[in-house]
Amino acid sequence: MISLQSVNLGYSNIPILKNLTLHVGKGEFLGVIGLSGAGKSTLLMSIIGNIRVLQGNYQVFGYDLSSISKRELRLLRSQIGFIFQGYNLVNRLSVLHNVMCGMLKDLPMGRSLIKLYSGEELEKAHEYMQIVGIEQLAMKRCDELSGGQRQRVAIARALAQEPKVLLADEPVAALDPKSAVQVMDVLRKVNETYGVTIISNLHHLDFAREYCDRIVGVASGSISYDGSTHALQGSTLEAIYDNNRPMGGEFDIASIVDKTHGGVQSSPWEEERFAKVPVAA
Ligand SMILES: Nc1ncnc2c1ncn2[C@@H]1O[C@H](COP(=O)(O)OP(=O)(O)OP(=O)(O)O)[C@@H](O)[C@H]1O
Repeated sequence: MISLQSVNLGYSNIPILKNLTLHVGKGEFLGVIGLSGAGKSTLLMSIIGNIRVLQGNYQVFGYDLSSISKRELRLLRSQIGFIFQGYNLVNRLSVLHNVMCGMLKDLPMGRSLIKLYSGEELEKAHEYMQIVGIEQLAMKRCDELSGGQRQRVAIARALAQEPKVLLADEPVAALDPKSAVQVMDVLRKVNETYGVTIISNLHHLDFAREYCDRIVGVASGSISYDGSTHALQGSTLEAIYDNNRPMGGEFDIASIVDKTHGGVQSSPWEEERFAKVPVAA
């Protein structure tokens, strides 16, 4: 489904990620972890053809990203849902309208969208709202929702696109611990119910462990770990989170995994983020 062989990716011909070899199959729930600036977002954005392939072979759904045409790129992107930390919703529209926008992205916003959809499409929208647990909010404006509710709307809207792959760029980084768990539960449900491949950047190590089948660790411009969540400990973690320090030095991995944040374990840099980001109601 997604296949990278010795790929270099970068901005303006300067490689940011080098010699990447990665294969992602249907139905996987893949977590991408690494320090801030390691290149996690760059990797995610590359899957929708937003990053220059400087070297190597990069295939998504059989399209070669080095030679993909504009039309093919549109087709490829129509099969990939993307959710961000910042939700990216139309705030003045209702939850239902936002979800519908995922189905027919080109509709003019000024008109009453409901009338333009078939009963079948409305049923689908309700199914997606139900699966993410927001059907009771269908007629609420998005700017009246909490952060966690907005993120679930964003997931329902992405589902309305009927994607093969859902990319999530730090989907819970801006959320309080309880909402974060709800959103991660929804992603798991989507993965299990529809078999949608999920690739999510996660700052939260315990979420990566709890929800993902497989972890990719990005460090120093390359993939330093690709494997199961079980082996993700000790020196493996050190290699991902502190590549500059000698192995077995004074670096205390416990400081990453054992700090608690409202009952949910979090990393030091994550706590910094939580401190800066207003907690959703
Ligand atoms: N548009 C851009 N032009 C040039 N360099 C960029 C651009 N976007 C990101 N970079 C650089 O690419 C590197 C990787 O950035 P990226 O955002 O992928 O990291 P990240 O691991 O997702 O970080 P974070 O966890 O903070 O979101 C960084 O050094 C960043 O400065």
